[in-house]
Amino acid sequence: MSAEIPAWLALESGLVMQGRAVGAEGEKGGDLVFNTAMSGYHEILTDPSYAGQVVLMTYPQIGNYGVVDEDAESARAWPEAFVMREMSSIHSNHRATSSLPAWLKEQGIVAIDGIDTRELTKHVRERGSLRCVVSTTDGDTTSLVAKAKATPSTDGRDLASVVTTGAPYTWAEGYHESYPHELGRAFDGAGTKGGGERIRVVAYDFGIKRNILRSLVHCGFDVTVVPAGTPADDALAHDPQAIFLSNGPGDPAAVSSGIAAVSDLIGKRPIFGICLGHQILSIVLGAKTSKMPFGHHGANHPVRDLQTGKIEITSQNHSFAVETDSLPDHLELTHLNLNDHTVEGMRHKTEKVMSVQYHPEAAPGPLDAGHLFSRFREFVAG
Ligand SMILES: NC(=O)CC[C@H](N)C(=O)O
Repeated sequence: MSAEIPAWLALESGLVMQGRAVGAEGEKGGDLVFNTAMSGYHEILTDPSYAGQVVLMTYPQIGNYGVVDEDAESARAWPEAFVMREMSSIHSNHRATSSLPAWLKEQGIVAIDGIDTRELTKHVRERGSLRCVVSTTDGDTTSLVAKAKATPSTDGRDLASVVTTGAPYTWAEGYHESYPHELGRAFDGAGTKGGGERIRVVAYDFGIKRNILRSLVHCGFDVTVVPAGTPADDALAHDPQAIFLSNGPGDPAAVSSGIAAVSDLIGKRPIFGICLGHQILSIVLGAKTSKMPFGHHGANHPVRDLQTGKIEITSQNHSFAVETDSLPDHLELTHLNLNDHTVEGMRHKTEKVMSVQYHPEAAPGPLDAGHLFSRFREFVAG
């Protein structure tokens, strides 16, 4: 066992905590967000929506089932740094391809454990979003707090254009046969409203997660993924029957190329947006987004589907939200967060536009909302 390496976490509020380095060494900063999911750290780390943020896990022990390459939600890890109470000293899982500390080192993610994550989470809950820095190279309190204050927050930053694909590509993989199929009704080419044909969809990659792509394929879509900055005409040149707008990092109001493209696409094809995609659609259609006090990051957020009255327990990861009062008359609130009554979904009253703030693809999280991919299929075909 190599000698322990000290590490420090400092917040712009002045709070400094010491722990131990359990990933790459170095110094990184960003907005500190806490995630309350009890498992799924690998999917969380590979969710591109975390770019520009430092992720703190509230579950006390992380790493106990290692890392499984095929569970990655994208090609790499995205958070600026990773914070936990305790990194498990061993992992036990027949599917594991790596230990979490070894993988974090390989991915260049600065990670710290030995942190009082309860105190830290309460601090963020009380004070709201805070910038922080995690360092294995600087133990000086004053200098660390100054660095946290100088760290850019996600406000005003278009990070979608940083994480997006460089070129268009097609995606054909559905769920693995062992995967729980409650996540969207499987497309079998028969008995489907609108006929048994597969539907061509262009998916804007603002930071897309692989389980969204798998869910679309599973529900009968042929998927072409395009970069975030793709103008509407170039997207339409793929001859899609529908448009999908993905999740992604940063401030939705700053994604100007996406906002311009989506403005040109409204009314031309049915559109479904998830998370950042939902926020961009809402902005284009006249609503306003703003940063929440500490966001929603976890796997147990109750949402009421106002069309069916049913409650779904949902996976969430967002720091910004659409302001309820800003929804114009032509938009209908379709989903409501039952913890804080924030906007969780909307649809256009006359155009074919539907969107949700949360993550029906789960990964990680409960499968309650997976049926939304089938609903999108019916929305397009119906
Ligand atoms: N997962 C997402 O798409 C997040 C959207 C946006 N970056 C936010 O933090 O609110």
